[in-house]
Amino acid sequence: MSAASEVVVRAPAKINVHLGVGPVRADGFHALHTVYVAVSLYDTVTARPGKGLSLTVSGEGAGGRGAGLVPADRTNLVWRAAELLAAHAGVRADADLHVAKEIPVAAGLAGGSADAAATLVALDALWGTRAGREDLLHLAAQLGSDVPFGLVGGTALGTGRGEQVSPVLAGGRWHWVLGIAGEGLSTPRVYAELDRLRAAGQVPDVAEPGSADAVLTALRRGSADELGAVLSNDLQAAALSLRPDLRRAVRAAREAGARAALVSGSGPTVAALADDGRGAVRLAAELAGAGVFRTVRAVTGPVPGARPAS
Ligand SMILES: C[C@](O)(CO)[C@H](O)COP(=O)(O)OP(=O)(O)OC[C@H]1O[C@@H](n2ccc(N)nc2=O)[C@H](O)[C@@H]1O
Ligand SMILES: Nc1ncnc2c1ncn2[C@@H]1O[C@H](COP(=O)(O)OP(=O)(O)OP(=O)(O)O)[C@@H](O)[C@H]1O
Repeated sequence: MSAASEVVVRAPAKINVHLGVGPVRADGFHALHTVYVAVSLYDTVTARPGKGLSLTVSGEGAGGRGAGLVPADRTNLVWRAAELLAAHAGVRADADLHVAKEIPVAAGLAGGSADAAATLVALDALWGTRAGREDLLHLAAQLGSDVPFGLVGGTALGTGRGEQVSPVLAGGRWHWVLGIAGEGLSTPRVYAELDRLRAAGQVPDVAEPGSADAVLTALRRGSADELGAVLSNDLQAAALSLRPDLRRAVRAAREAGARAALVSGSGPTVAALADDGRGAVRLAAELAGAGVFRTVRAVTGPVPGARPAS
């Protein structure tokens, strides 16, 4: 096995341009048909040789525990990814890890999942473990439903509980403005709220997750017009129910000239689709001044999944 001295991996955030949520399965997870797009907002994981594991976190959410905060201990997905790979490869978990966070926490952008995917890639290189792609995907799925997509990146269809990922053809580059509104939202809470709304008949119940076909067609054609018309997220109603003020945020994005706007994943981030790069800059400026978002970021996608920075 060869050993590297330092490995730096960039991990992109994701948005879901389609999120069809089916019924709860026997294992407690919901069946999904989702289309992920990796976008140009990155955390960076740096791995260096060490004795035992150590972890430091800087940037978004750094500073400990609690809502919206990132723990720098063994509960961090980065730490868990390191232990899992070491056990799988039969090596000692020796590494000094640092995560520089730019992806807002508990925002529906899968920041923690991206970090976990990046850690698998970084330590596979640092330790020279040469786990194959299938093995890395398998380990990723044990860490979280969104983690395999963090390895794959680009544009991909997610089925199962989201962990079965297949890349899909997408024409061109899309421009988005992400509006991060208020405090983070807990993913299990948002899924539970959807179950409650369905049981109460406040949103239609479904026998299976809604098809992603319309979104896949629009992506293949590369038409922002068409994509804007078919974006959908079954978790949006639940996020809005828990955070009624998000309605104003989605409306603000549409009124500011977005072709379409929807809640990203479990929220509360609002993803607004712009026509092109210049449109995204204009939209970002408008939304930054609207007073409904804590942070506004113009991003593009698809971008590749977790990989070494150089
Ligand atoms: C909302 C999304 O980000 C959309 O891509 C994902 O579905 C969430 O993926 P994630 O954060 O990786 O979620 P996991 O760590 O696997 O699961 C956290 C919790 O979310 C709920 N969960 C997650 C995925 C899924 N298909 N059904 C669920 O009901 C479950 O309560 C689960 O205990
Ligand atoms: N490396 C990490 N970065 C961020 N959060 C982490 C990390 N490791 C563990 N966590 C915990 O996970 C929680 C959710 O974090 P994350 O930012 O991944 O949420 P999210 O973007 O809403 O996820 P998803 O979209 O996958 O549901 C945080 O509140 C934090 O306590």
